[in-house]
Amino acid sequence: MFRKICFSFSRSANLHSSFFHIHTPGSQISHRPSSRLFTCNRFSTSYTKMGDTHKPKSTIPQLDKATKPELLRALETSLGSSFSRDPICPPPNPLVIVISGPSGVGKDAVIRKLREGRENLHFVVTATSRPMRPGEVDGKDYYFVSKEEFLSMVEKNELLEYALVYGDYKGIPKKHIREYMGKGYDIVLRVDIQGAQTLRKILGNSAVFIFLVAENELELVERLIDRKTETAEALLVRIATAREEVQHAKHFDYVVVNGEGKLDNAVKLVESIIDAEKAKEKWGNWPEAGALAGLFAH
Ligand SMILES: Nc1ncnc2c1ncn2[C@@H]1O[C@H](COP(=O)(O)OP(=O)(O)OP(=O)(O)O)[C@@H](O)[C@H]1O
Repeated sequence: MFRKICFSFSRSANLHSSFFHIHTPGSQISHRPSSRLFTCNRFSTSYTKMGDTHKPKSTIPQLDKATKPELLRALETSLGSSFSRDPICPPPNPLVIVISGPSGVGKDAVIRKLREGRENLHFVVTATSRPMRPGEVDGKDYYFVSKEEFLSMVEKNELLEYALVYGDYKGIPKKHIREYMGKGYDIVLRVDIQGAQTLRKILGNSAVFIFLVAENELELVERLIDRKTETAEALLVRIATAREEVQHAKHFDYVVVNGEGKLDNAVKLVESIIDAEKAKEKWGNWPEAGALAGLFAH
């Protein structure tokens, strides 16, 4: 009965509930959509009552003359209802975080550190047709596939987005995203600038877009040289491209500087962004969340 009333108030709450498959057996009114409305109703009811009557229904003892339980009981009696332990705010919505930036800026390095230090994050493993670099693990850093295998994934509509980056394909498999969001995990996507542009078109403001930059150009170039993964020609292309790519920073929600030797600072900043975004009121955005579900479905 209670859930019915709540959902008739908000179509978006319905979307959310079906998207994340939240089952709320009768007694568990502490689940998200209903508890939020429940809390609001409770507060407004209490205020109305207080405003209407202006006088308590029972005498409240002086604070120094009664124990805490006695005071609580007296206050409850006076207000006409007991104090609830239901959460006032529902747990935050799962967040989609897109991390992008020029080649060599440290996207993988930041994500590796985030992975070590933060729970409830699901890192979507990108599929790529590029060769494995030393130290990389198939299925953990990337899914390393042949060009033919990659194109077959495209054909089967298994990728959320894909692009040809420096002669190799890179794409985001949809597999697992919806499943992990349903479990309440935040989702981290790692994409190049082209990929971020495509994702912005697909996800709009439903995701948080973070642009990583080095402190200066020389730093970025040195990092690429030190990584020793590119030929001289490939290095030139990446650096020339990076010069253009930094112009796109303004289209992102946040810019994080990954300064030389300051990887931990950059990771902390990314974590703060995630925390702040999760604390934002998302109640009005549920239709977008519902729309997201379709995008991650096969
Ligand atoms: N803050 C930092 N200080 C010094 N070196 C760093 C820092 N962040 C990353 N690096 C190093 O810079 C190199 C490039 O980093 P990484 O491979 O993570 O970049 P990327 O953005 O993922 O590049 P690509 O898009 O080409 O895959 C790596 O050798 C990494 O260890």
